[in-house]
Amino acid sequence: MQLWSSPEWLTLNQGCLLWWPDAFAGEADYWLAQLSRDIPWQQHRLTMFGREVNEPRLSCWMGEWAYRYSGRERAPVPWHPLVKAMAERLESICGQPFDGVLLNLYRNGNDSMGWHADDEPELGRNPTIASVSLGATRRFLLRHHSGEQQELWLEHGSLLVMAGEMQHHWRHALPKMVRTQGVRINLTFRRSARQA
Ligand SMILES: O=C(O)CCC(=O)C(=O)O
Ligand SMILES: [Fe+2]
Repeated sequence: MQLWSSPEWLTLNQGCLLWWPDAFAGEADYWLAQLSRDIPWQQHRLTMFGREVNEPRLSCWMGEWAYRYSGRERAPVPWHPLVKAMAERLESICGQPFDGVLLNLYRNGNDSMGWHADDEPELGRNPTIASVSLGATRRFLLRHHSGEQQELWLEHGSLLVMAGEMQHHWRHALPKMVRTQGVRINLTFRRSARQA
């Protein structure tokens, strides 16, 4: 049995992923407790079939620039020192700095994220997006435009980095898992191409 893993590159058709299931196993409990307590979680609205509804999760945009996605602009909240320290750890793993992070709080298995690509112009052409998961394990789906699908289970303390041309050819989603009781926090660290 393998007790401790190291990062592994997964090469996909037109994209690549760095997958490290227990990257932050030692810190994950502390991070989950601190972030659950300290982050100013917000309920945002989205437009679906012409109607305004609550997003099925809470979120918070943090960092150094305003982010325009899903047709809305989000002003950032200032860095939380713990999240800033996480960004620095990720910089040493990924070899590039991160100056913004979207935090999502999935309160239970009814919370989710629909199919999308992280392809906003602010992120530049082939963005590297580093995703840290804390709390309940959830299923993460990737779908290539040819229809090919991949699945990963994002565990407490895991790191998934999406890199290369992925965001042009693949979309991803976090489907509902109604039997999941626990809370999950996910942080996707990003870099603004405009300020680079
Ligand atoms: O919660 C996740 O693992 C996915 C989050 C995501 O795709 C995003 O924030 O863009
Ligand atoms: Fe995403």
